[in-house]
Amino acid sequence: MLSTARTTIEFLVHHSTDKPPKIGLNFHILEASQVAYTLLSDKQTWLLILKVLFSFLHTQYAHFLDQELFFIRMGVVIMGVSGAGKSTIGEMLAKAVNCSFLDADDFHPQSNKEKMHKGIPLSDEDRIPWLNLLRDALRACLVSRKTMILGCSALQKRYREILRSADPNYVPGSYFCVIKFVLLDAGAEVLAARLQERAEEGNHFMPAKLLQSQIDLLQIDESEGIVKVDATASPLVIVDTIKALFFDIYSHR
Ligand SMILES: Nc1ncnc2c1ncn2[C@@H]1O[C@H](COP(=O)(O)OP(=O)(O)O)[C@@H](O)[C@H]1O
Ligand SMILES: O=C(O)[C@H](O)[C@@H](O)[C@H](O)[C@H](O)COP(=O)(O)O
Repeated sequence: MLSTARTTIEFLVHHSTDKPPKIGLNFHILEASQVAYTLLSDKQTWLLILKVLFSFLHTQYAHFLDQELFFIRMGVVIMGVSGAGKSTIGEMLAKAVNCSFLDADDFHPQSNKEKMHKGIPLSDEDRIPWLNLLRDALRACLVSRKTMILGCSALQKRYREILRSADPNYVPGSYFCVIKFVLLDAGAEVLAARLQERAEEGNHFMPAKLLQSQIDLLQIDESEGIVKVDATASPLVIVDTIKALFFDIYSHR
């Protein structure tokens, strides 16, 4: 987190005396605001600083910037193991912030779904082409200047790196990216009960018995700065939390 903060501050200092590159400015401001958010406990002060920063940039660079500055293009990946609530929360969030939602489940080939349905965990060979499709979908949204919510397990760091590479400016391993991750976090018992209930409803290919394999595979590296949200809270609370973290500030124009 500290190295991200330093890079962000260096970027802002450098470009405060120079013509800012139009491409990329949005997400550097996004990063700066997120770093400031984590460093400042007083959120009112943070909001004030952000407003000053925005109006400063706007006055300084009005002729280089257009409205885009205030319409951040990004991808927010709602991640976690099966049953964490990715589809439920992703759909609700997309409606709340008026952007599109993609469910990674819909991108699996039939062979992957059948494999999981039989209780066999996917291998990297099964997942990589699927992740590549998701990366392409994210990239298509970014280049058409749209923000997208994606519900995707993204259990391993190397899988998330594939999704991050949807950002044309992404430097692998830097985690300085317009693709953001939110981990829906819940204990195994809660998840197992949810999956059991969902399986009894009979309209999902994923059996509850694969849960442990997913929990075993989940790997989070602190340096990635992934936001963790309590997935046992009510869906409305979860959506509001994610909205406040990633979206609300940008409506303060
Ligand atoms: N925050 C929540 N509280 C209670 N139940 C939830 C919550 N989020 C999801 N669920 C329920 O848990 C089950 C799994 O949710 P789902 O969104 O399909 O998870 P995932 O897409 O991560 O597998 C569904 O039956 C859903 O209604
Ligand atoms: O990488 C994987 O093993 C799968 O993508 C898996 O993580 C995903 O969870 C399934 O598609 C089940 O769907 P739900 O997550 O919606 O239960």
